Amino acid sequence: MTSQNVVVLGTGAWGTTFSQVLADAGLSVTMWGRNQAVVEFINEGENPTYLPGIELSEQIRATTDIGEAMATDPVMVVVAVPSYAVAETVSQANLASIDAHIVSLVKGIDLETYHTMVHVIAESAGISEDRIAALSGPNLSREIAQRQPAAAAIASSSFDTAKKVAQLCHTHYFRCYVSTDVIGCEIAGVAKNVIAMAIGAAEGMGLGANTRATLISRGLAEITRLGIAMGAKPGTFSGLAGVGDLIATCSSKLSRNYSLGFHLGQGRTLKDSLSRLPGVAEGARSAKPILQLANSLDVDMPITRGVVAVLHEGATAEQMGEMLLSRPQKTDGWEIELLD
Ligand SMILES: NC(=O)C1=CN([C@@H]2O[C@H](COP(=O)(O)OP(=O)(O)OC[C@H]3O[C@@H](n4cnc5c(N)ncnc54)[C@H](O)[C@@H]3O)[C@@H](O)[C@H]2O)C=CC1
Ligand SMILES: O=C(CO)COP(=O)(O)O
Repeated sequence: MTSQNVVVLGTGAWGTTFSQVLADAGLSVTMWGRNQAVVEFINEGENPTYLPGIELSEQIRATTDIGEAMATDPVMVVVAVPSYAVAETVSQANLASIDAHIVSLVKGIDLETYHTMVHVIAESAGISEDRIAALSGPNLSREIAQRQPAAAAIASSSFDTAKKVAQLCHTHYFRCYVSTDVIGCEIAGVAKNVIAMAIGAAEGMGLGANTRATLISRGLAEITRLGIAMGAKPGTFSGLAGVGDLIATCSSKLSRNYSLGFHLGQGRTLKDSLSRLPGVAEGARSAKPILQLANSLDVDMPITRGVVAVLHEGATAEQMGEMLLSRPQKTDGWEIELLD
């Protein structure tokens, strides 16, 4: 039996890793990327720019011609470019002219509209959100490229789309769990990057496990508050796309967002810190719009506010810590009525 075709838009760390997952799931993958040298390397069996040392499957081909990729009659198109490039990329892909399911791997938010990526893709491509799924979870790309066990939530407003995408992406080491809480899965994935930066900064300053666990717990509380205000299901935040992704991103130097925070915590400038990363750190772009969105919904996000102060207002990581610790006393967990 010939295998089904899929297209992956983006040849970075996650796009390349996910292409390997799809190849392992028995699919023929055509990757599209704008960089000729990266495309040529992928066709030779490795992506040394974004995923050095990982041998890629022969089922993966790459091209710089997006029309050629889309002409393969794909059953699924995966969007794996940074959030700032999503609208332009999906417009070029002409998704309205095909029937394929669309999957967003992107953990970002539009700077002006605050829309998450499923909405941005639907609008830019002129297609229904029912055709689109968001994939989100504890998915540090390098570990998955090494075929270490991991899982993700696949969320779509259409349960059928989520189920179909989950079937296509499932392998013996990558488990897919179906959800219909698109906004919950997406906003959790965006907002945790900012918390990871705060934790990286704390660890860059030499702080330890108690501080990390405190920031993870309180970070989860503020992400959950935002999600609920946006109509998400509370349970999503205790699942893979919520606490699962938060723990992975906040605990590993493989995370670019954690690493960015770490460099800032060591006293480096933002420019210097960004230049040390091997790829995009979405949290650096998302922090401000998330805070603005939270303010517009009257949601308190003190850790996010601290990260925005470091990124945009010249505060140091130490000052961020002082800001957080000098806040009025609060109740723990959901016992909101006790002190408020
Ligand atoms: N790397 C990871 O472990 C994970 C990443 N993600 C998310 O996936 C998305 C993509 O991340 P990565 O692949 O890791 O990023 P990356 O920085 O490794 O690669 C980005 C890719 O997009 C391309 N690109 C950049 N600007 C472009 C433009 N204007 N037009 C077309 N292509 C452009 C780059 O050439 C590169 O191929 C991000 O939203 C990230 O937060 C989500 C889960 C895991
Ligand atoms: O989203 C991620 C893990 O699930 C990847 O994190 P980084 O983008 O910080 O590397």
